[in-house]
Amino acid sequence: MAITIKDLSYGYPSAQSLIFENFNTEFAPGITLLKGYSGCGKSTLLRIIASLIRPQKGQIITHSKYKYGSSQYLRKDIGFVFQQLNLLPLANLKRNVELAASLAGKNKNAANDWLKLFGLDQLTDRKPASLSGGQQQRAAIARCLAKQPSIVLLDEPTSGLDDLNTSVIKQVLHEKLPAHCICVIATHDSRIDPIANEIHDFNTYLPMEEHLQEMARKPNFTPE
Ligand SMILES: Nc1ncnc2c1ncn2[C@@H]1O[C@H](COP(=O)(O)OP(=O)(O)OP(=O)(O)O)[C@@H](O)[C@H]1O
Repeated sequence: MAITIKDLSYGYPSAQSLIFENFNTEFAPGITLLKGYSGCGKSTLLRIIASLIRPQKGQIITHSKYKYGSSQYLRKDIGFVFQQLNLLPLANLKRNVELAASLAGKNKNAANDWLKLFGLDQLTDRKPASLSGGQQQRAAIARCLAKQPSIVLLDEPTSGLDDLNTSVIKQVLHEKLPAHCICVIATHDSRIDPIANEIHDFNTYLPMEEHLQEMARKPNFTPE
């Protein structure tokens, strides 16, 4: 059981160059962190695994019972939390979670339980816009897990969060993801490292953008 990326080549139609060229990698069940400099392609790879964008070349082979790219694959077996979160603005938290579970064919009555796990049980009637950033981030992950997908893709799930919010997210992911689930997290946040089964460091196998390389070579350049 794995997600296998085979000979992947992809460049955005509007861009001159490819982000991935004959790229190969594999993700095993458990939590894998994708690390690497900003702009190296972490979010793009998550979107490709989700089949939201299609590679010009290569294969994505998954353990999902649904065909890669089919509407069922995306609706039932992919849980994706984008950096923009995409909670439904007119629905309260409970309805947001119920809808995601129903569309995936899962039990919508468990919505409150998922929200409770993330400490949101007092806020189930609130609309997303009335919540703090950390509460919205926890709600978006609760909604994703309520689908019980076999592939969970999280894009910077703890960026900008304090240690308490980050701990809640870490603990639920660590304790509640089923053993067969493949969870890939794009992140710069080393606070998540302890729950990772594997860390893929893109810096070691993708070339950095030229202008960043140039800046890094300057004698008085001191990145934090
Ligand atoms: N819709 C798009 N159209 C054209 N180019 C894009 C698009 N989205 C991203 N890119 C470019 O593709 C490259 C990879 O972007 P991506 O968002 O995958 O990087 P990332 O590693 O996730 O970055 P970050 O850590 O900053 O989130 C970047 O050079 C970016 O400018």
